[in-house]
Amino acid sequence: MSQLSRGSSSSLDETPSTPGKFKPSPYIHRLRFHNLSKFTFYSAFFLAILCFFFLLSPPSGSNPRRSLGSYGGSDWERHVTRSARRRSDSGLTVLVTGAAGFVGTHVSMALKRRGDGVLGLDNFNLYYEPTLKRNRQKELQKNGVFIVEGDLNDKSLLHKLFDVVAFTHVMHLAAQAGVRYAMQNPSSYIHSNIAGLVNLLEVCKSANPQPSIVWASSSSVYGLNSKVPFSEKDRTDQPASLYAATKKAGEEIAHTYNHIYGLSITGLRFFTVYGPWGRPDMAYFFFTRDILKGKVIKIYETADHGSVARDFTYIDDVVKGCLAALDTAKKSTGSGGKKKGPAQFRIFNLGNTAPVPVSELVNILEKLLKVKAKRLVLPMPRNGDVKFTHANISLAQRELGYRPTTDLETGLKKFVKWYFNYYKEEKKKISAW
Ligand SMILES: O=C(O)[C@H]1O[C@H](OP(=O)(O)OP(=O)(O)OC[C@H]2O[C@@H](n3ccc(=O)[nH]c3=O)[C@H](O)[C@@H]2O)[C@H](O)[C@@H](O)[C@H]1O
Repeated sequence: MSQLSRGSSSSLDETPSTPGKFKPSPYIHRLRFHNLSKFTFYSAFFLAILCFFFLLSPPSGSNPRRSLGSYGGSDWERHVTRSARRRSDSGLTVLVTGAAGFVGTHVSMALKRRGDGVLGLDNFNLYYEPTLKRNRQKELQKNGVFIVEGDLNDKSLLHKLFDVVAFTHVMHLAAQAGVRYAMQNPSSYIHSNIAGLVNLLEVCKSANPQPSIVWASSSSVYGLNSKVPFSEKDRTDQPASLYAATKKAGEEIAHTYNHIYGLSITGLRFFTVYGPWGRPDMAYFFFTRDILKGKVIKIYETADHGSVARDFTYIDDVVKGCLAALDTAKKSTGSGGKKKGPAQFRIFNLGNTAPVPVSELVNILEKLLKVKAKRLVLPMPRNGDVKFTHANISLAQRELGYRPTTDLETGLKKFVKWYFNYYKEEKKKISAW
């Protein structure tokens, strides 16, 4: 029992008469006056401590880490312009959305390495391990790439970025990924993949000069198609997940902005991209973790006990495809929100052209990890998955010079090496705390 109720005339007196209201007892009034001077003293003391720490802290703009969550101010602009500065006039100036994501990090790094100006944008959402995104950000920061923390739907932020930097290109990789998660959180797909895309295109269309846009679509747009390999000319009107539907919608939205405003737009259909710094929500990643922990992994099969297969594509191959798409993108033709002439519109498959059954992926992981997997074979749930993917890449080969060179075993070997290093370092950090 508390001091207060012990001294009160009746416990009922303390019961609020209406929710949210508290009826004070006479004892409380006495207490208030008795403690008033004490209260004043402690408040003043507390305020003095706050002022002391406030005066000691450096101005917010002087520390780049502090300014990541907000924008504006001369220091913030300095970080933005420095990051977006290209080494030579022939280089590109690229805004990379989703820069703390898997593909975004690799593409940003590759662009920076060859001398292009790169500015990242990422909302650091909590879809998977935020530490992984922060560590990718640190890697980029070490290499001179600054990531502005913000959402695609923040129009004033996007306008501000275009005011500060004359981007020649936008590499739009920010998205709500994952085919199965769409059943749990459908609105996140609409927020990022539809509303966010439209917002970005709105800002790009009115930028002067308009940038050329390259963006991530997905192999999932082929949905329930059974004709393989998937060609860009094939129908894409049978999506099996909301994720796929939003990517398909994105392709149509992109076409509209190309048609009306003269934006040069290239869509890249990625096929199950994997590799170091990858996404923990993807099967190859969490299979690795679960096999090492001795946990059961679920392997899906088709209703007739056939294997489910994916055209797994290694990150370095995809990065080459992204850079080639940026390099071959023609200029947008509009200005001031008005189209001046027809603009380039392209869609390419970026796959590996060598589908591998998921059971084989597990065989390779067992070999590399030297641990036997505990397999549970289950019928593929109807939650967005498709039975197989297989890219026809002849168009990308012809137009982009795209030639994937990494087979699944070679790519997984690099992933596993990274995985062990990365989590060894993370463990060290945790135990040092
Ligand atoms: O190409 C794309 O556009 C998409 O690729 C990726 O989707 P998917 O190809 O479905 O990859 P991923 O989830 O790793 O499942 C791989 C395989 O493991 C099977 N799988 C999966 C989980 C499980 O528990 N068991 C299982 O057998 C499963 O049936 C599947 O056959 C991206 O996540 C997506 O964001 C998008 O980019």
